[in-house]
Amino acid sequence: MRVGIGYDVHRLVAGRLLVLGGVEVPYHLGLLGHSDADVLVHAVMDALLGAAGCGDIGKLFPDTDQKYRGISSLVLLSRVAGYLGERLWTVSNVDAVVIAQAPKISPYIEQMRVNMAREMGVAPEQVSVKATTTEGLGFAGRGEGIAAQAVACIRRIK
Ligand SMILES: Nc1ccn([C@@H]2O[C@H](COP(=O)(O)O)[C@@H](O)[C@H]2O)c(=O)n1
Ligand SMILES: C[C@@]1(CO)OP(=O)(O)OP(=O)(O)OC[C@H]1O
Repeated sequence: MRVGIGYDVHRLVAGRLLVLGGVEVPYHLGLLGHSDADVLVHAVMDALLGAAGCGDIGKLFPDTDQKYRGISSLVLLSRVAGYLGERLWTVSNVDAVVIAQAPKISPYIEQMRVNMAREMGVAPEQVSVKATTTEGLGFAGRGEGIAAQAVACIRRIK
């Protein structure tokens, strides 16, 4: 059994979709990035890669590579799960928190769990997503960006 941690931040800007856990969350701003900037899926992928001792998403999917421009991060999550599978790791569970002053994401959390579990080949019960504000403090509190943090536990495929 191994554990890993992931953390990511993306800036909120006009003219972009807000995609979190593969769900398009209605909001007047979206996250800026080379991919769809799904900060939650990015934190989950970094936790998985960290657990396996395989670096991070910037190493696997460089943001200088045009083939990742605008790509769905769920597609990248499926590739990370495959990458771990080739190394005989499977996911035991993932726990994540989205740090955002707005919008309210609790109505979308179940779909985020389903989406990420599907790409990792596990049950939604093995994927936990939570949300918190920062009570108005810091960059997240000012609505300048959204952060996400995740831990992942992986185990050997028998
Ligand atoms: N973007 C967010 C932030 C929080 N929530 C939910 O609201 C609850 C209260 O948040 P606090 O920061 O005041 O503790 C929290 O339990 C979240 O479920 C949310 O849906 N979206
Ligand atoms: C996902 C990648 C690749 O498209 O791009 P971004 O969406 O910019 O995300 P980031 O968390 O900055 O780093 C990983 C990148 O390599």
